[in-house]
Amino acid sequence: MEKLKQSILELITDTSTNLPPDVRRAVNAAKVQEDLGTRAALSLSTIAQNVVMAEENVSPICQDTGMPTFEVKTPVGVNQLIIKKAIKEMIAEATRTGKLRSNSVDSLTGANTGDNLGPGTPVIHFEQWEEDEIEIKLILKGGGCENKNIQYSLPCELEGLGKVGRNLDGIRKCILHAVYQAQGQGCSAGFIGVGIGGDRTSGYALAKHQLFRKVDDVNPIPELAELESYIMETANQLGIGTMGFGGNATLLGCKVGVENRLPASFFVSVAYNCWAFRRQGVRLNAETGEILRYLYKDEEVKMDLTSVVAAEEKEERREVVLQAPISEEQIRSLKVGDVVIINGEMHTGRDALHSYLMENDCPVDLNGGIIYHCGPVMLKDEAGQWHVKAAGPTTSIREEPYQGDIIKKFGIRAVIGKGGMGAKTLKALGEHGAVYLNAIGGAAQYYAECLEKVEGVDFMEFGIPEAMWHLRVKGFAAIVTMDSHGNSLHADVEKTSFEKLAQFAAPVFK
Ligand SMILES: O=C(O)C[C@H](O)C(=O)O
Ligand code: SF4
Repeated sequence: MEKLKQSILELITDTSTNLPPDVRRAVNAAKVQEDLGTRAALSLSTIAQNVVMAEENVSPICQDTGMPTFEVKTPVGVNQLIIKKAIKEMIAEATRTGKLRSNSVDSLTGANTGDNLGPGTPVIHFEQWEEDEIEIKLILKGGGCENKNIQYSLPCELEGLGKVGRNLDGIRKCILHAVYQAQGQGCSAGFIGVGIGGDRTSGYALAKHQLFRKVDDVNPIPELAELESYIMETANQLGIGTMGFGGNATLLGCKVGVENRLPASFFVSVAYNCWAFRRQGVRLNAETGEILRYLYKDEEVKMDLTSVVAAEEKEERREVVLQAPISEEQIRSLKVGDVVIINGEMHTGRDALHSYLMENDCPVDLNGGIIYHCGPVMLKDEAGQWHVKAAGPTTSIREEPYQGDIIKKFGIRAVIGKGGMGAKTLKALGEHGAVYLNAIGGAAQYYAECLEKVEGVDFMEFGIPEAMWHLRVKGFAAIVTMDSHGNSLHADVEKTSFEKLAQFAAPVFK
Protein backbone atom coordinates (compact mmCIF):
# COMPACT_ATOMS: atom_id res chain seq x y z
CA MET A 1 0.00 0.00 0.00
CA GLU A 2 2.88 2.36 -0.81
CA LYS A 3 0.55 4.86 -2.54
CA LEU A 4 -2.14 4.88 0.16
CA LYS A 5 -1.12 8.02 2.04
CA GLN A 6 -0.56 10.02 -1.13
CA SER A 7 -3.99 8.98 -2.43
CA ILE A 8 -5.71 9.96 0.81
CA LEU A 9 -3.97 13.34 0.84
CA GLU A 10 -5.07 13.90 -2.74
CA LEU A 11 -8.65 13.03 -1.80
CA ILE A 12 -8.66 15.43 1.16
CA THR A 13 -7.13 18.25 -0.90
CA ASP A 14 -9.49 17.75 -3.80
CA THR A 15 -12.54 17.62 -1.52
CA SER A 16 -11.62 20.86 0.23
CA THR A 17 -10.63 22.84 -2.85
CA ASN A 18 -12.55 21.55 -5.85
CA LEU A 19 -16.35 21.53 -5.90
CA PRO A 20 -17.68 18.37 -7.60
CA PRO A 21 -19.36 18.68 -11.03
CA ASP A 22 -22.90 17.79 -9.91
CA VAL A 23 -22.74 20.52 -7.24
CA ARG A 24 -21.31 23.01 -9.72
CA ARG A 25 -24.16 22.27 -12.09
CA ALA A 26 -26.69 22.91 -9.33
CA VAL A 27 -25.06 26.25 -8.39
CA ASN A 28 -24.97 27.31 -12.06
CA ALA A 29 -28.64 26.42 -12.43
CA ALA A 30 -29.50 28.49 -9.36
CA LYS A 31 -27.82 31.49 -10.92
CA VAL A 32 -30.09 31.17 -13.95
CA GLN A 33 -33.16 31.11 -11.67
CA GLU A 34 -32.29 34.34 -9.93
CA ASP A 35 -33.32 37.63 -11.44
CA LEU A 36 -30.60 39.73 -12.97
CA GLY A 37 -29.02 42.23 -10.65
CA THR A 38 -30.69 41.09 -7.42
CA ARG A 39 -28.64 40.61 -4.27
CA ALA A 40 -29.13 36.86 -4.56
CA ALA A 41 -27.86 36.82 -8.13
CA LEU A 42 -24.84 38.92 -7.19
CA SER A 43 -24.07 36.55 -4.33
CA LEU A 44 -24.18 33.58 -6.68
CA SER A 45 -21.71 35.35 -8.95
CA THR A 46 -19.36 35.79 -6.01
CA ILE A 47 -19.84 32.15 -5.09
CA ALA A 48 -19.03 31.06 -8.66
CA GLN A 49 -15.93 33.22 -8.69
CA ASN A 50 -14.89 31.79 -5.33
CA VAL A 51 -15.20 28.22 -6.59
CA VAL A 52 -12.90 29.03 -9.49
CA MET A 53 -10.37 30.74 -7.22
CA ALA A 54 -10.31 27.80 -4.81
CA GLU A 55 -9.56 25.39 -7.61
CA GLU A 56 -6.85 27.63 -9.08
CA ASN A 57 -5.22 28.39 -5.71
CA VAL A 58 -5.69 24.81 -4.48
CA SER A 59 -7.03 26.42 -1.30
CA PRO A 60 -10.18 25.77 0.74
CA ILE A 61 -13.47 26.76 -0.92
CA CYS A 62 -14.71 27.70 2.55
CA GLN A 63 -12.50 28.37 5.59
CA ASP A 64 -14.64 25.99 7.64
CA THR A 65 -13.41 22.69 6.31
CA GLY A 66 -15.85 20.97 8.60
CA MET A 67 -15.87 17.63 10.35
CA PRO A 68 -13.89 15.29 8.09
CA THR A 69 -16.16 12.25 7.76
CA PHE A 70 -14.89 9.20 5.89
CA GLU A 71 -16.89 6.21 4.69
CA VAL A 72 -14.51 3.39 3.82
CA LYS A 73 -15.31 0.05 2.19
CA THR A 74 -12.65 -2.62 2.06
CA PRO A 75 -12.35 -6.09 0.52
CA VAL A 76 -12.18 -8.95 3.02
CA GLY A 77 -8.61 -9.28 4.30
CA VAL A 78 -7.52 -5.65 3.93
CA ASN A 79 -6.04 -4.23 7.13
CA GLN A 80 -8.36 -1.41 8.19
CA LEU A 81 -5.99 -0.23 10.92
CA ILE A 82 -3.42 0.77 8.30
CA ILE A 83 -6.08 2.81 6.49
CA LYS A 84 -7.16 4.49 9.72
CA LYS A 85 -3.59 5.43 10.56
CA ALA A 86 -2.98 6.80 7.07
CA ILE A 87 -6.17 8.87 7.20
CA LYS A 88 -5.15 10.43 10.51
CA GLU A 89 -1.64 11.22 9.32
CA MET A 90 -2.89 12.81 6.12
CA ILE A 91 -5.55 14.84 7.95
CA ALA A 92 -2.74 16.31 10.06
CA GLU A 93 -0.63 16.91 6.96
CA ALA A 94 -3.48 18.65 5.08
CA THR A 95 -4.00 20.85 8.14
CA ARG A 96 -0.30 21.75 8.30
CA THR A 97 -0.37 22.88 4.67
CA GLY A 98 -3.59 24.92 4.98
CA LYS A 99 -5.87 22.63 2.96
CA LEU A 100 -7.88 22.11 6.14
CA ARG A 101 -8.49 24.52 9.03
CA SER A 102 -7.55 23.28 12.49
CA ASN A 103 -11.07 22.40 13.52
CA SER A 104 -10.78 19.96 16.41
CA VAL A 105 -11.57 21.67 19.71
CA ASP A 106 -11.60 20.16 23.21
CA SER A 107 -15.23 20.53 24.25
CA LEU A 108 -14.39 21.09 27.92
CA THR A 109 -11.31 23.33 27.78
CA GLY A 110 -11.84 24.98 24.38
CA ALA A 111 -8.25 24.11 23.40
CA ASN A 112 -7.70 23.54 19.69
CA THR A 113 -5.56 20.47 19.02
CA GLY A 114 -4.08 22.25 15.99
CA ASP A 115 -3.92 19.19 13.73
CA ASN A 116 -7.57 18.17 13.38
CA LEU A 117 -6.96 15.05 15.45
CA GLY A 118 -8.59 14.29 18.77
CA PRO A 119 -11.30 12.20 20.39
CA GLY A 120 -13.98 11.75 17.70
CA THR A 121 -12.09 13.59 14.95
CA PRO A 122 -11.86 12.65 12.16
CA VAL A 123 -14.95 10.47 11.86
CA ILE A 124 -14.21 7.19 10.07
CA HIS A 125 -16.77 4.48 9.28
CA PHE A 126 -15.55 1.14 7.96
CA GLU A 127 -17.49 -1.55 6.16
CA GLN A 128 -16.43 -4.68 4.32
CA TRP A 129 -17.64 -5.61 0.88
CA GLU A 130 -17.25 -8.30 -1.76
CA GLU A 131 -15.47 -6.13 -4.30
CA ASP A 132 -11.71 -6.16 -4.96
CA GLU A 133 -11.10 -2.44 -4.61
CA ILE A 134 -11.07 -0.07 -1.66
CA GLU A 135 -13.58 2.77 -1.72
CA ILE A 136 -13.07 5.92 0.36
CA LYS A 137 -15.67 8.65 0.43
CA LEU A 138 -15.16 11.92 2.27
CA ILE A 139 -17.51 14.73 3.21
CA LEU A 140 -16.33 18.02 4.73
CA LYS A 141 -19.48 19.49 6.22
CA GLY A 142 -19.01 22.78 8.01
CA GLY A 143 -20.28 23.75 11.46
CA GLY A 144 -22.66 26.48 10.33
CA CYS A 145 -24.80 24.21 8.22
CA GLU A 146 -24.41 21.38 10.76
CA ASN A 147 -26.03 23.71 13.30
CA LYS A 148 -29.07 23.87 11.03
CA ASN A 149 -29.61 20.10 11.06
CA ILE A 150 -32.87 19.26 12.73
CA GLN A 151 -34.67 16.17 13.94
CA TYR A 152 -38.44 15.82 14.30
CA SER A 153 -40.21 13.28 16.48
CA LEU A 154 -43.63 12.48 15.05
CA PRO A 155 -46.44 13.10 15.71
CA CYS A 156 -45.92 16.77 16.47
CA GLU A 157 -47.23 20.22 15.72
CA LEU A 158 -45.22 22.66 13.63
CA GLU A 159 -45.58 26.44 13.52
CA GLY A 160 -47.42 27.43 10.35
CA LEU A 161 -48.00 23.83 9.25
CA GLY A 162 -50.20 22.48 12.03
CA LYS A 163 -50.47 18.81 12.95
CA VAL A 164 -47.77 16.48 11.66
CA GLY A 165 -48.81 12.84 11.49
CA ARG A 166 -46.80 9.65 11.12
CA ASN A 167 -47.20 9.45 7.37
CA LEU A 168 -45.73 10.73 4.11
CA ASP A 169 -47.57 14.02 4.44
CA GLY A 170 -46.15 14.52 7.92
CA ILE A 171 -42.68 13.85 6.54
CA ARG A 172 -43.32 16.41 3.81
CA LYS A 173 -44.17 19.05 6.42
CA CYS A 174 -41.03 18.31 8.45
CA ILE A 175 -38.77 18.72 5.42
CA LEU A 176 -40.34 22.01 4.38
CA HIS A 177 -40.04 23.25 7.94
CA ALA A 178 -36.38 22.19 8.02
CA VAL A 179 -35.62 24.35 5.00
CA TYR A 180 -37.59 27.26 6.46
CA GLN A 181 -35.86 27.16 9.87
CA ALA A 182 -32.41 27.17 8.27
CA GLN A 183 -33.17 30.51 6.56
CA GLY A 184 -29.88 31.77 5.09
CA GLN A 185 -27.81 30.76 8.09
CA GLY A 186 -26.49 27.51 6.66
CA CYS A 187 -25.27 29.43 3.59
CA SER A 188 -28.22 28.78 1.34
CA ALA A 189 -28.87 27.79 -1.35
CA GLY A 190 -28.35 24.40 0.29
CA PHE A 191 -28.73 20.66 -0.10
CA ILE A 192 -30.59 18.41 2.32
CA GLY A 193 -30.25 14.78 3.19
CA VAL A 194 -33.27 13.32 4.98
CA GLY A 195 -33.43 10.15 7.06
CA ILE A 196 -36.86 8.69 7.78
CA GLY A 197 -36.96 6.28 10.68
CA GLY A 198 -34.12 4.68 12.65
CA ASP A 199 -33.41 5.91 16.15
CA ARG A 200 -32.09 9.38 16.98
CA THR A 201 -28.51 8.40 16.14
CA SER A 202 -29.03 6.21 13.09
CA GLY A 203 -31.64 8.64 11.74
CA TYR A 204 -29.09 11.44 11.58
CA ALA A 205 -26.47 9.06 10.16
CA LEU A 206 -28.92 8.07 7.41
CA ALA A 207 -29.65 11.73 6.67
CA LYS A 208 -25.96 12.55 6.33
CA HIS A 209 -25.41 9.44 4.25
CA GLN A 210 -27.96 10.71 1.72
CA LEU A 211 -25.57 13.57 0.98
CA PHE A 212 -23.31 11.06 -0.74
CA ARG A 213 -25.94 10.58 -3.42
CA LYS A 214 -25.41 12.52 -6.63
CA VAL A 215 -27.47 15.67 -6.87
CA ASP A 216 -29.18 14.56 -10.07
CA ASP A 217 -29.89 10.88 -9.26
CA VAL A 218 -33.45 9.57 -8.96
CA ASN A 219 -34.65 7.86 -5.79
CA PRO A 220 -35.38 4.15 -6.51
CA ILE A 221 -38.44 4.25 -4.20
CA PRO A 222 -41.23 5.90 -6.26
CA GLU A 223 -42.97 7.63 -3.29
CA LEU A 224 -39.67 9.11 -2.17
CA ALA A 225 -38.78 10.19 -5.72
CA GLU A 226 -42.10 12.01 -5.80
CA LEU A 227 -41.45 13.53 -2.38
CA GLU A 228 -37.99 14.73 -3.43
CA SER A 229 -39.30 16.50 -6.50
CA TYR A 230 -42.21 18.00 -4.57
CA ILE A 231 -39.77 19.40 -1.99
CA MET A 232 -37.47 20.82 -4.68
CA GLU A 233 -40.39 22.56 -6.31
CA THR A 234 -42.01 23.82 -3.11
CA ALA A 235 -38.99 24.76 -0.98
CA ASN A 236 -37.86 27.05 -3.77
CA GLN A 237 -41.12 28.94 -3.43
CA LEU A 238 -40.32 29.93 0.17
CA GLY A 239 -38.40 32.95 -1.10
CA ILE A 240 -35.42 32.59 1.25
CA GLY A 241 -32.87 32.73 -1.56
CA THR A 242 -29.10 32.75 -1.57
CA MET A 243 -27.67 33.76 1.83
CA GLY A 244 -31.24 34.44 2.96
CA PHE A 245 -31.36 37.62 0.87
CA GLY A 246 -34.70 36.58 -0.64
CA GLY A 247 -34.92 34.97 -4.06
CA ASN A 248 -35.87 31.95 -6.10
CA ALA A 249 -33.01 29.57 -5.30
CA THR A 250 -33.25 28.23 -1.76
CA LEU A 251 -32.72 24.51 -2.16
CA LEU A 252 -30.37 22.87 -4.67
CA GLY A 253 -30.89 19.23 -3.80
CA CYS A 254 -33.09 16.96 -1.67
CA LYS A 255 -32.28 13.29 -1.04
CA VAL A 256 -34.47 11.12 1.17
CA GLY A 257 -33.66 7.69 2.62
CA VAL A 258 -35.72 5.38 4.78
CA GLU A 259 -34.99 2.80 7.49
CA ASN A 260 -37.17 0.81 9.85
CA ARG A 261 -38.06 2.30 13.21
CA LEU A 262 -39.26 1.19 16.61
CA PRO A 263 -43.02 1.11 17.17
CA ALA A 264 -42.76 3.98 19.67
CA SER A 265 -40.48 6.23 17.60
CA PHE A 266 -40.90 8.03 14.30
CA PHE A 267 -38.00 10.35 13.53
CA VAL A 268 -37.47 12.53 10.52
CA SER A 269 -33.85 13.70 10.58
CA VAL A 270 -32.57 16.39 8.25
CA ALA A 271 -28.91 17.12 7.46
CA TYR A 272 -28.52 20.57 5.93
CA ASN A 273 -25.50 21.21 3.74
CA CYS A 274 -24.44 24.63 2.50
CA TRP A 275 -23.83 25.41 -1.17
CA ALA A 276 -20.15 24.63 -0.43
CA PHE A 277 -21.07 20.97 -0.61
CA ARG A 278 -17.68 19.33 -0.42
CA ARG A 279 -17.77 15.61 -0.91
CA GLN A 280 -15.66 13.38 -3.03
CA GLY A 281 -14.66 9.75 -3.22
CA VAL A 282 -12.07 7.46 -4.75
CA ARG A 283 -11.61 3.83 -5.70
CA LEU A 284 -8.17 2.51 -4.74
CA ASN A 285 -6.14 -0.47 -5.82
CA ALA A 286 -6.23 -2.68 -2.71
CA GLU A 287 -2.62 -3.78 -3.18
CA THR A 288 -0.91 -0.45 -3.87
CA GLY A 289 -3.39 2.12 -2.57
CA GLU A 290 -3.21 3.94 -5.89
CA ILE A 291 -6.24 5.98 -7.05
CA LEU A 292 -8.03 4.13 -9.87
CA ARG A 293 -10.79 6.67 -10.32
CA TYR A 294 -12.75 9.42 -8.64
CA LEU A 295 -16.42 8.86 -7.79
CA TYR A 296 -17.81 12.33 -8.38
CA LYS A 297 -15.85 13.60 -11.32
CA ASP A 298 -17.57 12.11 -14.34
CA GLU A 299 -17.48 15.33 -16.31
CA GLU A 300 -15.93 18.76 -16.18
CA VAL A 301 -18.36 21.52 -15.29
CA LYS A 302 -17.13 25.09 -15.48
CA MET A 303 -18.64 27.71 -13.20
CA ASP A 304 -20.90 30.20 -14.91
CA LEU A 305 -19.02 33.47 -14.50
CA THR A 306 -21.22 35.63 -16.69
CA SER A 307 -21.98 38.93 -15.07
CA VAL A 308 -25.51 39.23 -13.76
CA VAL A 309 -25.67 42.92 -13.02
CA ALA A 310 -28.37 44.51 -15.11
CA ALA A 311 -27.32 48.01 -16.21
CA GLU A 312 -30.23 49.88 -14.63
CA GLU A 313 -29.76 48.02 -11.30
CA LYS A 314 -26.12 48.92 -11.20
CA GLU A 315 -26.99 52.59 -11.29
CA GLU A 316 -29.55 52.24 -8.54
CA ARG A 317 -27.39 50.32 -6.10
CA ARG A 318 -25.59 52.69 -3.78
CA GLU A 319 -21.97 51.89 -3.13
CA VAL A 320 -20.32 53.46 -0.10
CA VAL A 321 -16.65 53.27 0.79
CA LEU A 322 -15.97 52.80 4.49
CA GLN A 323 -12.65 53.34 6.17
CA ALA A 324 -12.16 52.60 9.85
CA PRO A 325 -12.46 54.45 12.17
CA ILE A 326 -15.97 55.11 10.86
CA SER A 327 -17.98 58.10 12.00
CA GLU A 328 -21.48 57.83 13.42
CA GLU A 329 -22.71 60.18 10.71
CA GLN A 330 -21.50 57.88 7.96
CA ILE A 331 -23.15 54.88 9.61
CA ARG A 332 -26.45 56.70 10.03
CA SER A 333 -26.48 57.43 6.30
CA LEU A 334 -26.41 53.71 5.45
CA LYS A 335 -29.60 51.79 4.67
CA VAL A 336 -30.47 48.15 4.10
CA GLY A 337 -29.52 47.25 0.54
CA ASP A 338 -26.48 49.54 0.31
CA VAL A 339 -23.24 47.92 -0.77
CA VAL A 340 -20.19 48.95 1.24
CA ILE A 341 -16.58 48.64 0.21
CA ILE A 342 -14.26 48.48 3.17
CA ASN A 343 -10.66 49.65 3.26
CA GLY A 344 -8.39 49.88 6.27
CA GLU A 345 -8.36 47.80 9.41
CA MET A 346 -10.75 45.16 10.69
CA HIS A 347 -10.52 42.64 13.50
CA THR A 348 -11.80 39.10 13.53
CA GLY A 349 -13.80 37.95 16.50
CA ARG A 350 -16.13 35.06 17.08
CA ASP A 351 -17.43 32.95 19.94
CA ALA A 352 -14.46 32.86 22.33
CA LEU A 353 -13.60 36.55 21.83
CA HIS A 354 -17.16 37.80 22.32
CA SER A 355 -17.55 35.90 25.53
CA TYR A 356 -14.11 37.17 26.70
CA LEU A 357 -14.87 40.81 25.86
CA MET A 358 -18.02 40.78 27.98
CA GLU A 359 -15.84 40.56 31.10
CA ASN A 360 -12.51 42.00 29.97
CA ASP A 361 -10.83 44.82 28.11
CA CYS A 362 -9.76 44.63 24.50
CA PRO A 363 -6.06 44.76 23.58
CA VAL A 364 -6.82 47.13 20.65
CA ASP A 365 -8.95 50.25 20.39
CA LEU A 366 -12.26 49.28 18.75
CA ASN A 367 -13.78 52.76 18.80
CA GLY A 368 -15.25 53.34 15.33
CA GLY A 369 -13.92 49.94 14.39
CA ILE A 370 -15.09 46.90 12.48
CA ILE A 371 -15.50 43.39 13.86
CA TYR A 372 -15.51 40.54 11.37
CA HIS A 373 -17.17 37.30 12.47
CA CYS A 374 -14.58 35.06 10.88
CA GLY A 375 -12.36 32.12 11.76
CA PRO A 376 -9.74 32.09 9.02
CA VAL A 377 -7.28 29.52 7.75
CA MET A 378 -3.84 31.00 8.43
CA LEU A 379 -0.34 29.91 7.53
CA LYS A 380 2.93 31.31 8.88
CA ASP A 381 5.86 31.72 6.49
CA GLU A 382 9.51 31.10 7.39
CA ALA A 383 10.00 34.74 8.36
CA GLY A 384 7.20 34.39 10.91
CA GLN A 385 4.67 36.46 8.94
CA TRP A 386 1.09 35.16 8.91
CA HIS A 387 -0.85 34.84 5.64
CA VAL A 388 -4.59 34.50 5.14
CA LYS A 389 -5.41 31.34 3.19
CA ALA A 390 -9.21 31.41 3.47
CA ALA A 391 -11.44 33.85 5.32
CA GLY A 392 -15.19 33.95 4.75
CA PRO A 393 -17.72 34.98 7.41
CA THR A 394 -19.16 32.75 10.11
CA THR A 395 -22.79 32.61 11.30
CA SER A 396 -23.40 35.76 13.32
CA ILE A 397 -26.47 34.73 15.28
CA ARG A 398 -24.28 32.80 17.74
CA GLU A 399 -23.02 36.17 19.03
CA GLU A 400 -26.55 37.48 19.58
CA PRO A 401 -26.35 37.22 23.38
CA TYR A 402 -23.21 39.40 23.42
CA GLN A 403 -23.18 41.63 20.35
CA GLY A 404 -25.33 44.54 21.52
CA ASP A 405 -23.35 44.89 24.77
CA ILE A 406 -20.01 44.63 22.95
CA ILE A 407 -21.02 47.30 20.43
CA LYS A 408 -21.93 49.58 23.34
CA LYS A 409 -18.88 48.82 25.46
CA PHE A 410 -16.25 49.33 22.76
CA GLY A 411 -17.90 51.81 20.34
CA ILE A 412 -17.94 49.41 17.39
CA ARG A 413 -19.52 50.83 14.24
CA ALA A 414 -19.76 47.83 11.94
CA VAL A 415 -20.17 44.11 12.41
CA ILE A 416 -19.58 41.85 9.43
CA GLY A 417 -20.85 38.30 9.33
CA LYS A 418 -23.49 36.20 7.66
CA GLY A 419 -27.03 35.06 8.24
CA GLY A 420 -28.05 38.16 10.18
CA MET A 421 -28.64 38.86 13.86
CA GLY A 422 -31.66 39.26 16.09
CA ALA A 423 -33.77 41.92 17.79
CA LYS A 424 -31.29 42.69 20.58
CA THR A 425 -28.51 43.55 18.13
CA LEU A 426 -30.89 45.50 15.88
CA LYS A 427 -31.84 47.64 18.87
CA ALA A 428 -28.18 48.24 19.73
CA LEU A 429 -27.44 49.26 16.12
CA GLY A 430 -30.10 51.96 16.41
CA GLU A 431 -29.07 53.14 19.87
CA HIS A 432 -25.36 53.38 19.18
CA GLY A 433 -25.15 54.06 15.48
CA ALA A 434 -23.79 50.84 14.01
CA VAL A 435 -24.57 48.55 11.07
CA TYR A 436 -24.60 44.85 10.34
CA LEU A 437 -22.95 43.91 7.07
CA ASN A 438 -23.58 40.59 5.39
CA ALA A 439 -20.68 39.01 3.56
CA ILE A 440 -21.18 35.99 1.32
CA GLY A 441 -20.84 32.83 3.39
CA GLY A 442 -18.35 30.33 2.07
CA ALA A 443 -16.63 32.81 -0.25
CA ALA A 444 -13.38 32.29 1.61
CA GLN A 445 -11.00 32.74 -1.33
CA TYR A 446 -12.81 35.79 -2.59
CA TYR A 447 -12.43 37.54 0.78
CA ALA A 448 -8.92 36.24 1.47
CA GLU A 449 -7.79 38.18 -1.58
CA CYS A 450 -9.06 41.44 -0.02
CA LEU A 451 -7.15 40.80 3.20
CA GLU A 452 -3.87 42.37 2.28
CA LYS A 453 -1.87 42.04 5.43
CA VAL A 454 -2.00 40.45 8.85
CA GLU A 455 -1.03 43.31 11.16
CA GLY A 456 -1.04 41.21 14.30
CA VAL A 457 -2.89 38.70 16.38
CA ASP A 458 -4.13 38.43 19.95
CA PHE A 459 -5.52 35.47 21.87
CA MET A 460 -3.68 32.76 19.98
CA GLU A 461 -4.48 30.62 23.00
CA PHE A 462 -8.06 30.45 21.64
CA GLY A 463 -6.71 28.60 18.57
CA ILE A 464 -6.36 29.93 15.01
CA PRO A 465 -10.09 30.16 14.15
CA GLU A 466 -11.02 31.89 17.42
CA ALA A 467 -8.02 34.23 17.78
CA MET A 468 -8.41 37.98 17.21
CA TRP A 469 -6.66 38.72 13.93
CA HIS A 470 -5.92 42.33 13.05
CA LEU A 471 -6.19 42.63 9.29
CA ARG A 472 -5.53 45.33 6.73
CA VAL A 473 -8.15 45.08 3.98
CA LYS A 474 -8.73 46.60 0.60
CA GLY A 475 -11.94 46.49 -1.42
CA PHE A 476 -13.86 44.17 0.94
CA ALA A 477 -17.47 44.23 -0.32
CA ALA A 478 -20.49 43.51 1.87
CA ILE A 479 -24.18 44.38 1.93
CA VAL A 480 -25.97 46.34 4.64
CA THR A 481 -28.68 43.94 5.82
CA MET A 482 -29.41 45.57 9.21
CA ASP A 483 -29.17 49.32 9.60
CA SER A 484 -29.32 51.87 12.40
CA HIS A 485 -32.91 52.80 11.50
CA GLY A 486 -34.48 49.57 12.70
CA ASN A 487 -34.54 47.78 9.34
CA SER A 488 -33.51 44.15 8.99
CA LEU A 489 -33.61 42.27 5.72
CA HIS A 490 -33.32 39.04 7.73
CA ALA A 491 -36.43 39.78 9.80
CA ASP A 492 -38.32 40.65 6.59
CA VAL A 493 -37.31 37.45 4.78
CA GLU A 494 -38.11 35.34 7.83
CA LYS A 495 -41.58 36.87 8.00
CA THR A 496 -42.42 36.50 4.30
CA SER A 497 -40.99 32.96 4.12
CA PHE A 498 -43.11 31.99 7.13
CA GLU A 499 -46.22 33.25 5.38
CA LYS A 500 -45.31 31.18 2.34
CA LEU A 501 -44.60 28.11 4.48
CA ALA A 502 -48.06 28.37 6.01
CA GLN A 503 -49.57 28.16 2.52
CA PHE A 504 -48.31 24.57 2.31
CA ALA A 505 -50.23 23.33 5.35
CA ALA A 506 -52.96 21.51 3.38
CA PRO A 507 -52.34 17.76 2.82
CA VAL A 508 -50.56 16.76 -0.39
CA PHE A 509 -49.74 13.07 0.11
CA LYS A 510 -52.09 10.45 1.44
O1 LIG B 1 -16.69 28.15 11.32
C1 LIG B 1 -16.80 28.87 10.33
O2 LIG B 1 -15.85 29.52 9.87
C2 LIG B 1 -18.10 29.04 9.60
C3 LIG B 1 -19.19 28.10 9.95
O3 LIG B 1 -19.20 27.00 9.13
C4 LIG B 1 -20.49 28.77 9.78
O4 LIG B 1 -21.19 28.53 8.78
O5 LIG B 1 -20.86 29.54 10.67
S1 SF4 C 1 -19.44 29.20 6.27
FE1 SF4 C 1 -21.17 28.59 5.03
S2 SF4 C 1 -20.21 27.60 3.29
FE2 SF4 C 1 -18.73 27.59 4.96
S3 SF4 C 1 -19.06 25.68 6.06
FE3 SF4 C 1 -20.23 27.29 7.10
S4 SF4 C 1 -22.24 26.99 6.20
FE4 SF4 C 1 -20.82 26.04 4.79
